[in-house]
Amino acid sequence: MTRGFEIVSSYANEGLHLPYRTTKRAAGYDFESAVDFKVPSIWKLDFLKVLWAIRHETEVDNETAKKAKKILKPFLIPTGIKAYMGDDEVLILANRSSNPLKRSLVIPNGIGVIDADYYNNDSNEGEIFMQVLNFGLTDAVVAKGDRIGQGIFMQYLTADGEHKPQQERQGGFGSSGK
Ligand SMILES: O=c1ccn([C@H]2C[C@H](O)[C@@H](COP(=O)(O)OP(=O)(O)OP(=O)(O)O)O2)c(=O)[nH]1
Ligand SMILES: [Mg+2]
Repeated sequence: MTRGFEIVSSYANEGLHLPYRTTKRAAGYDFESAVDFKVPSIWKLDFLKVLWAIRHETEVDNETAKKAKKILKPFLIPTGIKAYMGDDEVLILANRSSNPLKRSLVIPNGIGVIDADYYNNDSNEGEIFMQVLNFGLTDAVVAKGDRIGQGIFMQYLTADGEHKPQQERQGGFGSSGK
């Protein structure tokens, strides 16, 4: 077993597809969404209230703050997929170039770095998620099975004389601390 993909156990009977390449020399394995979902447009925020608060150097009201938290927080698209690879390899999760054009979806973290030690971690089995924000004027609607991103396996290098980390990965998205 060199590198590859598996379906996360909680999705075993959901009819998911493993990531796949679509053309002969494609670098990226396309990932499908494991669920139907809708990402709200960031413009749904009441910007007049936000501007008023900024202008008057006060906080926005509770309802606006709650809405801002929901709308401006990136949506995590579940893929139901985990990836295994060599110890010196990484999976780079990139957006499809058609996503900003067709769906107004961007990855706020630029690219996703899927570490080799994320695979089968204790908290979520290594399920890969893709973070997205919708900068369009309307909600972005994605169906289960739509291709939403692409993963590229790469080798990574380490620096001379580094202090070798001893910590085991427990999860993702900030699990290693500040
Ligand atoms: O788009 C992404 C980015 C990351 N991850 C998972 C895999 C990765 O191995 C883990 C940690 O990612 P990263 O190191 O980029 O985030 P962090 O904020 O440093 O989290 P941690 O403290 O868990 O390392 O989260 C995803 O599923 N999708
Ligand atoms: Mg990290």
